[in-house]
Amino acid sequence: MVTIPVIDLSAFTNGNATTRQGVVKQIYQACHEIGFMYLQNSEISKDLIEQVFIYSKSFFNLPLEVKQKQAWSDEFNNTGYVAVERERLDPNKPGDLKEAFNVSKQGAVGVDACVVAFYDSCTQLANTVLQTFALALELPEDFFTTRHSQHNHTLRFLHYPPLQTPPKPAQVRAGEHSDYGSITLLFQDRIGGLEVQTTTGEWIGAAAIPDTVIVNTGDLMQRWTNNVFCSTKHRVMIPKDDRVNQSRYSIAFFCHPNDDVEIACLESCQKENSSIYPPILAGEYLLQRLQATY
Ligand SMILES: O=C(O)CCC(=O)C(=O)O
Ligand SMILES: [Fe+2]
Repeated sequence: MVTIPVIDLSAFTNGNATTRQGVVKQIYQACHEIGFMYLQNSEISKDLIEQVFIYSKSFFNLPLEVKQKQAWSDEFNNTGYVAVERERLDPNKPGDLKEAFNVSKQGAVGVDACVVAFYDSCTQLANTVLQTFALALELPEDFFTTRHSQHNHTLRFLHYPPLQTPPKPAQVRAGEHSDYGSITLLFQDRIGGLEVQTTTGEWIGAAAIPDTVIVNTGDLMQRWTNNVFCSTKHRVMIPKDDRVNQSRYSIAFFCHPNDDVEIACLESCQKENSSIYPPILAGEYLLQRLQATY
């Protein structure tokens, strides 16, 4: 059975040529086989992660009218508050039982100092991961980081409230979907419910592992790599026990290349010279996907 691997990133960041190559290989395999991994020793401070979760709880505790003053308004901005059931990650299902708050790099400054620091730490970790991706795909180490230099990333706070009433048929906390961008970093509390679909169609749990960060590849990376790296479907289910009465919090950091980067099949990913997807600009692609979600 395929499992989500746990990879020690310090063997890359502080290692020698051999251990670095070992990490690159493990990451290649994770992206190729399942599109998800847990990273240990990410160098994001534990205290900072705790602080942003506290920030998130205090934000979602605000009265709805206050949160709605910062409502998400359009896909061009893609920032602000999204109320419970407003979004359907799976368009065939009722609205998701979650609320969200999206922050961009510029927006983080107006929020809270810990959010700015966290945004920067996530950017740094994403850059390290993107370096391993480049090496795994036989590209110069800075191939992806130079194409993510504008830090077009979205930091998203998520709250899955306790269920007061029974869910609608087929309603879940987050419907099955794959992420749109290049990579996603994901931080979650201990409540659970995240599931990942393997290539055989089976759903496996992705429980929180203390002191790790989940990294998954998004659709744009799948496109760029001609399906060599997979963008895997995932979802958040409603707990079947009394955790249904508890809030679940998670934080996602969605990474996007610069808008003007052309996403065309990478040379090392051309199987018998055939590219599965036509080239598209990263900015255009993201806009299309966001327009389809709201
Ligand atoms: O809350 C989670 O654990 C996952 C959220 C997610 O997949 C997303 O927002 O794209
Ligand atoms: Fe996701």
